[in-house]
Amino acid sequence: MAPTPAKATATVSSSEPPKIHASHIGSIKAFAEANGVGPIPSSYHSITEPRDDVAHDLAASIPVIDFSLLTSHHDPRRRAFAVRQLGKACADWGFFMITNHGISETLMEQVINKSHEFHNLPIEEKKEFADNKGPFTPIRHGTSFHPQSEKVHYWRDYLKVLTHPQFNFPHKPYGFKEVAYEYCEKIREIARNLIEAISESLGLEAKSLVEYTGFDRGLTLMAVNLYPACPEPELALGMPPHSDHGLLTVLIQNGIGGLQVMQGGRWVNVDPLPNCLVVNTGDQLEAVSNGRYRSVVHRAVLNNRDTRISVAVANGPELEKEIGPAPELVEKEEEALFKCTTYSHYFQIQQQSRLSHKSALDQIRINPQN
Ligand SMILES: O=C(O)CCC(=O)C(=O)O
Ligand SMILES: [Fe+2]
Repeated sequence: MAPTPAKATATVSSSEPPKIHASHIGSIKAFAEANGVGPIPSSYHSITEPRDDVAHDLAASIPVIDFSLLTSHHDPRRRAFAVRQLGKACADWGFFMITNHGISETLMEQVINKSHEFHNLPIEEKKEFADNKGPFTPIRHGTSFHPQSEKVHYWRDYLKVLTHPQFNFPHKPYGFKEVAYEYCEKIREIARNLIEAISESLGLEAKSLVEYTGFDRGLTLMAVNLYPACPEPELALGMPPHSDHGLLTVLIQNGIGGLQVMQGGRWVNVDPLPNCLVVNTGDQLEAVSNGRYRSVVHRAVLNNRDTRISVAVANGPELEKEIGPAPELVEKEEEALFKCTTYSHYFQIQQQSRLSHKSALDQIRINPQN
């Protein structure tokens, strides 16, 4: 939808800032540039309680996995150690950083720089990608999360691209497509190795989860997020607390913090190690592991100085496959905690609902009390 000037649609009351629907704003980047340090619209007030519950003491305990150990098949003892460490990270946090992953610093920088260039294109040039035809549209540009179903909006613009099993990508800015292709291929390979190791950590064959989820034909969604500096960061969020839909999401950012993960009911700031990849477990991993590896709830907070960019590559199962808890895990006496559903169905639910904690996963729980 073409953005209309914000002023024309604002409802102004004397006591509170205007309430403006995100679909009228069209791009929060453009809005923030025009709005300057003025109060933000009340429709972006998503924080209702003071932001005082950050567990600073836990930040240094975020697990770090040396990826080179996971691929050191010539040294089974060291690899087995890394597999156990990875299983523990999935069980205790659902979140970890990986070092020695083999992706060059240059490629990571190019991805971030081109992402910034994309968002810096004039609004007119991004119109062709406007997100108004549903979640299976290969290339979507929009703002907030899903303005049509939200009560409050989020201070974020996004580009979402389906990069696997078919590779799609915008043809601009120049060179972005090539960089994104190389990056997404490498991320898929890393995610595949992680899923093999995760499979082993659950006591299954290495190939078991890759085969069961049809990972080699799986869906990959690259989300290129831009969070402009926000004059009232204590009132708004870039993304609400949520879990991701796929198996594993791999994230990089432009050196500006903002990601928080939930651990033991408290928020933990993520301050990634230099050049590492940040990984979080998604809902499909919770379902296939029958609840052993829970998807992690996370959110993006804002600041009033810098534009933040993050690139999250979500790696999921094959779209048309019926998936639920892995059969080897539930064939003994263990009770299945999740219904089987196609990932296609699940992805649709998650992308079109109001994003909130684990609301999509809750829809496929067999016993919602769990
Ligand atoms: O920007 C971030 O750090 C979080 C992004 C995110 O959660 C997502 O794209 O699903
Ligand atoms: Fe996320």
